[in-house]
Amino acid sequence: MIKISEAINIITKEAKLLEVEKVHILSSLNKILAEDIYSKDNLPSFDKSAMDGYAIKSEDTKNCESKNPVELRIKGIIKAGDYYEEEIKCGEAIKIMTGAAVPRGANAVIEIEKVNTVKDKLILNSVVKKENNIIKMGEEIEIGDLAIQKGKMIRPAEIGLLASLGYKYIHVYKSPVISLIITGDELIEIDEEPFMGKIRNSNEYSLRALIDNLNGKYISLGVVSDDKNILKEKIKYAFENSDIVITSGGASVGDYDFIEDVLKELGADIKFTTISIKPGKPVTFAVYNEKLFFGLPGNPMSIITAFEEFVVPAVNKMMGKNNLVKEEITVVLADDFKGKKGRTKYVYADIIKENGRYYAYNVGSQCSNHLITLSRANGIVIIPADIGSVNKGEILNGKFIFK
Ligand SMILES: Nc1nc2c(c(=O)[nH]1)N[C@H]1C(S)=C(S)[C@@H](COP(=O)(O)OP(=O)(O)OC[C@H]3O[C@@H](n4cnc5c(N)ncnc54)[C@H](O)[C@@H]3O)O[C@H]1N2
Ligand code: MOO
Repeated sequence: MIKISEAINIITKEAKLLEVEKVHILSSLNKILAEDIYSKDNLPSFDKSAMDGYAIKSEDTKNCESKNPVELRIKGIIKAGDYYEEEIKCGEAIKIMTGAAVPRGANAVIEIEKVNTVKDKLILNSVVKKENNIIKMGEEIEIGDLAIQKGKMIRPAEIGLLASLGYKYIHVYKSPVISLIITGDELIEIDEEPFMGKIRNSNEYSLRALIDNLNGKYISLGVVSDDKNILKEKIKYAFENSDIVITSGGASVGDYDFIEDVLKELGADIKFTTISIKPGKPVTFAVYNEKLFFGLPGNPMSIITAFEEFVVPAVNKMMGKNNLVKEEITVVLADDFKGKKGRTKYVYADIIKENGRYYAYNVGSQCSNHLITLSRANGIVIIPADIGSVNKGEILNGKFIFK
């Protein structure tokens, strides 16, 4: 049985950066940019008004004050998208809408609510500084400037920025294709009624959602009965058609737990078979032709824990992400938590911020079969292997889940 950190080190050493692909910007969310993006334009490409108001010459307001107001003649109106050909001369103003191009000759915009008008006369009561409310051409970014650096994760803001710079397609690192093989003769479909000894196949759904959360792709190879030869064929096919192979169940020491045997027969390099973590101990990690294999435990809570803790860092590395593991936080226990010494315990809890500190509340049974506990939790309290139960008031590390 190896430590959690040791397992993550072995896994991330084996996970290799995937190839680059060209995708539409809308398909790039949460992916890592594989090229530097330079601006092909000045943003904005013209001096534009930041406010609804009047474009004027600042010098016309030089000695302006309430006792000495200035009157300008309003020549017309410019809305966003229009271009006003004429030059503004001394004594003139033009009504301008937010986002419209400031006409030649004008060098300031005064907001509508700060002026008075009488017919076509604009009355000003104070000095308007040069460049007031004008967004200068190239102020945001200039032609040739680096807009987004290679290695950055694409978020909605980057997608908007790429669109404003005229990029429709970009190069990102590929997401791994993950094959899912679910084992267990006890499994039925989710729309079937459970009868004696049978349960619904929830792991398939948890796994697909976990992969969706990572922007990964999956191939679902269905439920395989507890038959070694069928399992071997499925795993072989999965290795040939994906970057990562995940099996659910059959990971422990039962009479029908064949995963390790099958991997040995295929000639895969088994790196480890158990990790000192509860839930999630029986995790088999192997490598075959640079493809990664994770044999995850069948217990519904264990499989999610093992995926988040061990599969996610591998996927992050393959997609080019910098932060492979989740950040830990300090939590104050708001309740007692039971636990046995031996393995590092990931106790699911509700973590709430109160007065600047995180407090962890007990949300119920930590039995690896009880998915309901996980659904009541938003985080984990980490109880070290050499500690058993812990009490209210104690301070431990923790982390949020699915973020
Ligand atoms: N003698 C020992 N027995 C067990 C040990 C051990 O060290 N010695 N380890 C236990 C631990 S820890 C875990 S975790 C489980 C893992 O077992 P398997 O990976 O072999 O999983 P199964 O036995 O197939 O199933 C466990 C449990 O989960 C349910 N299950 C399985 N697949 C699904 C699915 N697709 N959807 C929903 N639920 C599923 C299954 O019915 C079982 O209840 O082993 C312990 N045993
Ligand atoms: O380690 Mo098992 O994963 O208790 O549930």
